[in-house]
Amino acid sequence: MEKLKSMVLKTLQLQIAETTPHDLPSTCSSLLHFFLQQPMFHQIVRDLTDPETSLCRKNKEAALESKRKGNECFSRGDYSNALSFYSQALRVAPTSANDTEKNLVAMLYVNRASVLHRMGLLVECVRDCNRALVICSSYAKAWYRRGKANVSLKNYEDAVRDLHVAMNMEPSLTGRRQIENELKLMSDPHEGTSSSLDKHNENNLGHFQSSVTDEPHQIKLQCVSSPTKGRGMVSLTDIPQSSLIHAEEPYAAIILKSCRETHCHFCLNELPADTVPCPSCSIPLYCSQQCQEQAGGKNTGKNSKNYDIRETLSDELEKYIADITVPYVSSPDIQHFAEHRHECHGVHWPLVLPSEIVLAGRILAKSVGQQRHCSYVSNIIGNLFVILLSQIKVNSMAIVRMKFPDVYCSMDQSGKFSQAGGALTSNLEQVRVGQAVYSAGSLFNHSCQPNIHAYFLSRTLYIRATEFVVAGCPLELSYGPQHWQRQLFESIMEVFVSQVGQWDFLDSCVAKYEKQKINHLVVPPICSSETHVQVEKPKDDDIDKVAGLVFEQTGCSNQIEPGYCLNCGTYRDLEALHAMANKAEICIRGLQDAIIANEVGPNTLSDALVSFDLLRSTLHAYNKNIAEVEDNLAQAFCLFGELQLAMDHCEASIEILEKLYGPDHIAIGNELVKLSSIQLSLGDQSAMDCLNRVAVIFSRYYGSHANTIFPYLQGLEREAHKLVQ
Ligand SMILES: C[S@@+](CC[C@H](N)C(=O)[O-])C[C@H]1O[C@@H](n2cnc3c(N)ncnc32)[C@H](O)[C@@H]1O
Repeated sequence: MEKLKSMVLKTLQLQIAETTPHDLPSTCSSLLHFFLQQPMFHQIVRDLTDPETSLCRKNKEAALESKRKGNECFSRGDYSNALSFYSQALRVAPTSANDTEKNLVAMLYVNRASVLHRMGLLVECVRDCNRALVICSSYAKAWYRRGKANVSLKNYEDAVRDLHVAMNMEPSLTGRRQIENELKLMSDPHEGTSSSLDKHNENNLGHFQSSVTDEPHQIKLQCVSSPTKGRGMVSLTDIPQSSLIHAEEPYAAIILKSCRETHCHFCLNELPADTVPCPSCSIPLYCSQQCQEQAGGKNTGKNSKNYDIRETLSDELEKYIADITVPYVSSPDIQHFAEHRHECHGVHWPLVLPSEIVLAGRILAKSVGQQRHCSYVSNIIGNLFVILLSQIKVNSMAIVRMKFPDVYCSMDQSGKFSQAGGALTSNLEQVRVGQAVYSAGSLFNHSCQPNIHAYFLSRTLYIRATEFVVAGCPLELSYGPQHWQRQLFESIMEVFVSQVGQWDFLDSCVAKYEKQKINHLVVPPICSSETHVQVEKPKDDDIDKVAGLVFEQTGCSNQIEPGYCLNCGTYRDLEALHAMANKAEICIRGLQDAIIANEVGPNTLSDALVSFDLLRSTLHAYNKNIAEVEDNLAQAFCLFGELQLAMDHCEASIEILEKLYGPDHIAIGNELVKLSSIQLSLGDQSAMDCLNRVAVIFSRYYGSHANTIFPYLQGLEREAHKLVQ
């Protein structure tokens, strides 16, 4: 890459350095034109797209080695490691490879199904059996394992059918005897024979979640332009509070590096135990076949009636087999994005290129695909080089998930809360999982007083009004935690994707946004906390205005030197105070790190308490930092089992947030979840009132999606009801 960079002519380098969004297309073309004349450029593109030399190709030997290790773990009862070895083997096994005359991938699915069965993950086990049977419909072991899992699931009708088919296809006498015994055990009349599990049961996962019905209200949005913010969205009608005003799939999306092993590479939900790999390369993992197909394009999997039966089966059983072994076909209304397909033709791009470049590649691939160009891989990679070398970045939005960390509280499979860290407390945390480009969603501007709220289900962006919005009023969100990346080179959107135009980066927004981030650090002109005046740093005209107001109210003279208290005239050394606040904040950061690592020692906590006192004497009483430290202390005291103290700090944090944002802000909702769980642990019945408040706030911000996003709230409510009864 460096060699390639050094070849670029000085004049061209200068031109690139001085490029503006306006002349970007011509600069890009000149750079591409230059590269196309360089044999080295063609060689690099060839290397990168050659499946034989690629880093992410399938590897039968590696798959066999992982399978062997998986078998070893399985035989000594180490199921969790067996699961990861089989999953790893599945990731690298070529789809056509055989092992002892059986398809390797099918064998691995059956082995993994056995592990999942032992681990009590029955639905996952059935799904893996199905996957094996789609590849090899006469695989007796897969039918047998499916039957056993269906027995455990009390799906007796299916279990009997599975075992009959297994019996019919099992070549060995001992195997048949074993199945016969199993069938005999089953011959007792069973109550409530449940109907079949959905054949693939794929739809229970992944992207399906995003289709939860909550139709956008009959709202007509319009894109308008303003001189200060550029394009923005307004509604042509009045919007009631909590209405869903927008739902959109990303134009392109990419998983964050940190989530590659834990989240589905397509829908970005957490991965189940039975991960589905890409059939062509060894990198992505999906939560279901539906997601795998959507990311990679249609599966070419085919299956014919190739099973070897010993006796004729009834028509009913024949149909049963056919239903289960037919390759997964997604419903026609499911869109195939094929956003990964172009990447696994050679080196898996996310392994070698920065995320924003891979995202740019996905935009390119989609846009080229929409123009029906067939052989586009090297075109794209060529263009990507241009993007990379020109340091172009893609304007995108961070996809976040609400996480409920196990350290504080975890729900077991029966939906009951189990205690962790000595206390039953819960803590909501927003975690970034992906980066995506939304064509229409990107037209909503930022405001420090937002009237809409954005969130995600899978990879779908939802936007909801958080208050009644009058027709014609701008619809604006807080860029907050999922703010738009700022150092973006917007024109890429215009060059390659026609429907997304150019974004203007107006300094006023940036300044506002930066200001919002500054934590109202107080330059304390008054030393008593009741009369503190809150001003922003850096000093600007606002300080004069605020000071003017205070002088007016207190009747003070405004002939006062900096650093003197407006109330009593005491001098305070602002620089020393700053230094002290910084030192205290460093110590508090130590506590925050210890909380994340779940390793809060008594010294860390007592040091943090001393620093907290210092901070309180320096910062304004309603400073956001103080609220955050109160929250940290609540968490730390929870870990120590000091629940009463934890509750006091949690309430103090809420009190500050209420002053800053008002009583119904989402930040308060999140904090109330924590407070309610501490109250529950203390057997305090006010948990119910707290949860009622949470319900009101969450339905305002998430509408009917609140339960999907926060499933554990129902568990908390159940516990609270028990207390009240
Ligand atoms: C996601 S885009 C929003 C749509 C954009 N206004 C446009 O014309 O395409 C983000 C960009 O919009 C502008 N913007 C958003 N909110 C703003 C605000 N409150 N003040 C000024 N500019 C803003 C900034 O240029 C920002 O980089």
